[in-house]
Amino acid sequence: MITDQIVHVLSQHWLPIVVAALVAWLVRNRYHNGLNKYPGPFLASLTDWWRFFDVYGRRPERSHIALHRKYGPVVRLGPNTLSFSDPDALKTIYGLNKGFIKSDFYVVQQSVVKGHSLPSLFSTTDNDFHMQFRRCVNSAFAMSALVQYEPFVDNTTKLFLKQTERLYINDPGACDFTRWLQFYAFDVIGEITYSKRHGFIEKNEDVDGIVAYLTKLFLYVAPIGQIPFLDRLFLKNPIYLKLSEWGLLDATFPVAKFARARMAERLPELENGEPVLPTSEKPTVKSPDLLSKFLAAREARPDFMTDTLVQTMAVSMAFAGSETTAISLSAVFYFLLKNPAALDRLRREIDDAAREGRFSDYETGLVTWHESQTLPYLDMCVKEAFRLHPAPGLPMERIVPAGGLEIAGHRVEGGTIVGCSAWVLHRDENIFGEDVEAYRPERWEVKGEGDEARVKVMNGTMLQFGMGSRTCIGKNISLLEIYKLVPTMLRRFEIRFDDPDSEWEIVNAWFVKQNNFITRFKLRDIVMPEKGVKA
Ligand code: HEM
Repeated sequence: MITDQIVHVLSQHWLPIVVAALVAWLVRNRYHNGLNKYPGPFLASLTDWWRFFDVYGRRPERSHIALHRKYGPVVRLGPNTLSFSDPDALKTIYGLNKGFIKSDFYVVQQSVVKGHSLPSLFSTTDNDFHMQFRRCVNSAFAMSALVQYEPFVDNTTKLFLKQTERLYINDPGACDFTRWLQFYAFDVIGEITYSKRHGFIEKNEDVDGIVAYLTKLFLYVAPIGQIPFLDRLFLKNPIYLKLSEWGLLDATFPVAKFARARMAERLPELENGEPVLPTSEKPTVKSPDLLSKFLAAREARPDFMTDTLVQTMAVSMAFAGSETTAISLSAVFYFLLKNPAALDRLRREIDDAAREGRFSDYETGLVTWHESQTLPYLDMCVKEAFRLHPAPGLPMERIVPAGGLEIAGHRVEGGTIVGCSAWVLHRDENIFGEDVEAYRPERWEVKGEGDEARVKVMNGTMLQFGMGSRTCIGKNISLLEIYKLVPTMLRRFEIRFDDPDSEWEIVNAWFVKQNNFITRFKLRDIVMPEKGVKA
């Protein structure tokens, strides 16, 4: 009887009931967790669709910068989301042992294997799992391990130089430089991880559509990650998951296929019980690439480090390490070309070093990591590019632990999503000076009194690699690539814009990619040492 009456009332008055429920939901959102005290766009306080569409517009970093300039250090970006621009917030949100976990934005970035989401080191939201995982693989990324990877980078770099000459000098045409650098970054990571390149540079093509796949994936992840529930309707919907579980659907990421093939080549040796550590008596790999180190971790911790985790780790290298490195390399070259005074000064520094005989290679122009570390202006140019164009383009979201906490002087309830954006922090005039929009490497120069302390504060505010326990594990590898490739290219080539008046186009799909950065190359005579080359 009562049911009949309810159905009757609902069918008669469904419209006002829906409107009332909607209004109640919006009011609840607006006052959720007491966040109504924080300023921000009114619509953002009512629904996450505001930030969905902001990110869908592909330039959310611009709105985040503008919002913080308008509203101050805390901006409400959603009913349950706050963005902080106060550097003091960094220590709390990303600090070690503070209990913050990554938000569901990262769950959207998990791939699906056999019907289940597969958390990676990058995308896991479980701090205990993360801690164990990171401990297993950490040593593979230590600064001391860099020396072992340098020959891999050298191999790919020499090929890159040769192909740049073949494709863009012998057969002069314009080069889509961001794409070309992306090919480079993919092949370096392939070589460091598996001792085998994917073949992007050789073929000058997007092998297996890997770049196109990643681009599409990030274009999906960025907006959907603002309302992670939507992922359950699209890529992780129950039908799709079941089909994947039953093996009727194989949506394996092309990089994962490559990883599986490389693991299959190594695993038979493992099954014979031979150790994989390069230091072991019978090494099964010639030089210690990342895969050999992950497999060694599997030997050391078989209870935790399963084959699946080894593969996940190998795949993450391409997923997290290629686009980000290519973006950063593009930024360094782009800003140098746009700022001829900086380019001249850097070139002088490199040519002087060459004249003084400080490089070991006068044939190909290759610069070693060690040599690159003696070029202070190069360091300033790279840092300034990281500042002005950091690869991560959205706030790195974390969930406040239960019980709540004070963040930069503001009490925030547990469960609230909080984050800082590198694009906002890197444009803090109190820290970087009034001309934050200018590319001025000299701001990193330590010349007079007080400079050291000022630069230290600037360094402490840089967020391009994230911060704290979830900071980028591949930072040293990417620095190895960047600090070697930039001076090497400048020794070998004159690089100029195809059209000096054109600007690049920016697409912020979580990582902030550049399009329309078209260059031309001219071969340069390598500057020789004044005292001649040592035999
Ligand atoms: C310039 C190049 C790079 C940039 C700008 C960059 C940026 C970042 C950022 C911002 C994070 C933290 C994300 C967050 O907290 O939300 C991160 C994490 C990570 N990065 Fe990088 N990355 C770069 C290169 C690399 C490379 C070369 C690799 C692999 C060889 C790599 C692998 C990873 C992994 C596995 C994580 C997750 C670490 C963890 O949670 O413990 N990255 N990266």
